Amino acid sequence: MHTRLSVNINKIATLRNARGGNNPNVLKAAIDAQLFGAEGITVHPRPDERHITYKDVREIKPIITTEFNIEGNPSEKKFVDLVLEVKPHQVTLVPDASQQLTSDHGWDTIKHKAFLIDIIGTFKKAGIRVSIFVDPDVKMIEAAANTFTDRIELYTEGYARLFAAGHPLKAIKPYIAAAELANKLKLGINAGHDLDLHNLAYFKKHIPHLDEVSIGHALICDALYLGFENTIQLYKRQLQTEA
Ligand SMILES: CC(=O)[C@@H](O)[C@H](O)COP(=O)(O)O
Ligand SMILES: NCC(=O)COP(=O)(O)O
Repeated sequence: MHTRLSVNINKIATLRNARGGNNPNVLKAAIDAQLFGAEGITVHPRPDERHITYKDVREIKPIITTEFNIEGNPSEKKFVDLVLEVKPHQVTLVPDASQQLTSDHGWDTIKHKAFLIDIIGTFKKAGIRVSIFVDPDVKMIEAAANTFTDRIELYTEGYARLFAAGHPLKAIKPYIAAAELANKLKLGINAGHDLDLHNLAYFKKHIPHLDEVSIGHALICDALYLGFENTIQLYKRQLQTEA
């Protein structure tokens, strides 16, 4: 099964914001990433706009030739309004608190079932595919199916940490079970967070029915040494291994 690579360009915006100018140009990066082989562009406009701004999101939409995935916490009305205005191909709902350094947990799909059903219905009515960020916990995935989400996104920091510590089997096990259950429940399967050139091929080889990975931090760091086009091609090559 083909797995799409969606390039998260948050960190291009981090570098641009460091000087308050327009270098590197985030729009150019989105255009070029797609020319270099990215099959999607992911952005995560956080409430403090520490990297991707709401203005960036509006400017990126018209140059999308692949798929546009906007991540964020739908508890923020401003975020919901932006997504309904921009109408990306996909919105990925992430339960981050505003001051969090980065995303570090998935939804409690049992506790927040009613909220998720409501907000997912709003986005789906607008014709936007919905993915929700979840830990590889079968109880959370079972409950995710009851929210009518189109997809789940498996939060892969736990996998990346154990893989880096030299325990690939222990790292991948919960994700295989999660993916098999999600597929049985007719949920699409995305994955992301801390995936990189070392751990991606093993993940792709063992995870069935993987629709998309969204990768940002490690990919942009690699691009500083290996070049943006070459790096995107290297990441896509890791996804050519079959589960
Ligand atoms: C949801 C997720 O795991 C990442 O896409 C997240 O958007 C990364 O956010 P930062 O780039 O702000 O660390
Ligand atoms: N949803 C994951 C994502 O978009 C990028 O996460 P990371 O590669 O920056 O950790």
